[in-house]
Amino acid sequence: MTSEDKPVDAREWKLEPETEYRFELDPGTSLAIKLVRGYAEVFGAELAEGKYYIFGSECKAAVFTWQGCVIEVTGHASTEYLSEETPMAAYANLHIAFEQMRVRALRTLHRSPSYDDDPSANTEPPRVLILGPENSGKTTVSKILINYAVRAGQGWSPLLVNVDPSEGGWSAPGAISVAPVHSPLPTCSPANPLGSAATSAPTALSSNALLPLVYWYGHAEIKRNPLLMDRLIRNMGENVNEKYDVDIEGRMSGLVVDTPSSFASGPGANEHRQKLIKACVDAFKINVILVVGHEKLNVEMQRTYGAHLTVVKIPKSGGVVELDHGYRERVHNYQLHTYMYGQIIQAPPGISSATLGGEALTDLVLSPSSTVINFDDLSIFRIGAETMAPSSALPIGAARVVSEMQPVPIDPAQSGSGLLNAVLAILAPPNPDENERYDEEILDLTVTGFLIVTNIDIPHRKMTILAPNQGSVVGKTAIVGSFEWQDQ
Ligand SMILES: Nc1ncnc2c1ncn2[C@@H]1O[C@H](COP(=O)(O)OP(=O)(O)OP(=O)(O)O)[C@@H](O)[C@H]1O
Repeated sequence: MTSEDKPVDAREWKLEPETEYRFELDPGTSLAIKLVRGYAEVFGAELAEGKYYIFGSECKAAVFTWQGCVIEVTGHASTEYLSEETPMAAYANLHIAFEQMRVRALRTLHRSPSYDDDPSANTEPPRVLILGPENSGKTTVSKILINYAVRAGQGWSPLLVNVDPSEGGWSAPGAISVAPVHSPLPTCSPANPLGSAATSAPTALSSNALLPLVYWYGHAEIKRNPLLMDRLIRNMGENVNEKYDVDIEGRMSGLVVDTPSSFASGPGANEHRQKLIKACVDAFKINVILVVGHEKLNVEMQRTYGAHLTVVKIPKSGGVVELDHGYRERVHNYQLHTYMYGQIIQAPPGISSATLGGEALTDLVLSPSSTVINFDDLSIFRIGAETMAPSSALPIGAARVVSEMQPVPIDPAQSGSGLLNAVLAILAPPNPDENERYDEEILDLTVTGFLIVTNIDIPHRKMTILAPNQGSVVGKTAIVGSFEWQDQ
């Protein structure tokens, strides 16, 4: 593009070294950012010079520069400013420490210790758990650390584990997931906070798409069913360890676990919180806990885990935006829309050859298919009863009628089944060996995709489902949670 093609409302920002340009977008608006000169990155992912990056769906983010740069910004941001105070130097120091751990671990694996290696030093790669209260920037820190590892040029593919079901990660809200990251994760929209995954994206993306392993929890809030969350975390850990058993070199890249804020604080949930942190520490063999800007939690973690693993308090960025309940609900809608239709963000006026997080805009459009199926084609379950009193609210000695972990079959023919507009997770097939089956097996199966029930025709025993692909669901098992979505 020549300078004459510059969009009318384009404005240039000059960033001094170690500063960042922060922005927040309103619903329905988008922003295009082009690096004119110098070096810049968005949460650790480098921007290429001269290319437009589009941000939308109420994205809030920052362009940071180590060396200084000039960026051109087009479109309307509801808030935009430069900040000289960032925690990036602290985050970079952490990255350097983790990089040393990876290199040392790999050298030990290859039995080629360096002369300056301390024989008593830890020879494990970094397996990092990130904890912090709401809006402390946990996901952002996870992304920065992962992106720096990927950019180190050593061929690392660290695992990013997302156990925050309210966030959606690579799939749909309500899910938790893990994926090895091979190239930096872009930021362009909260609908895809961790970049695009291959499960719903078109094949054009497969070159740099991620193949996440997904489990379905089904709710945004941990307190809905902490026992289930505990089990899913442990299942995921087992899966990761099995992968590591066969990919010993891959293990050296380490992993980062991003957690929900309810692990850090929350009224009355102390016991669950402790148990779930412990579940993560055990499942992923955590050796470093990072606490983002929370003194009390840092002290608590030091006390509980300090003797066996490293606990570090890290600063919170002043740029992290407080996200309210309404915003989070809108993001869940953006995520489900993106899951079905792909990433569609209109570039600001005047931007044509735009790219979105490195992908051409047209590559990210999907067309979901609507199919009519018989009630009997799909077995649908809910985990635990819908209206469940907490154990503490039951009379002393009373047992639950339905356990929190019991898969309860749902009959779509029953009015009030709660299936209309519900998000259903389709599960991987059970063990083909009948002898290996067990009652609660569906709690342990991974997710292969999601669909929405858009119509229920009780007289004809049929329902309409919307899914991003046309694969048949006949004979499959699905789980419903508490997420609903309507195409608007
Ligand atoms: N330096 C920054 N400048 C501008 N926006 C930022 C910055 N750092 C983080 N944000 C934005 O602030 C929001 C909250 O950050 P993030 O999601 O990392 O926090 P979190 O602690 O993981 O949140 P949650 O409460 O959902 O667990 C996100 O939209 C993120 O993109």
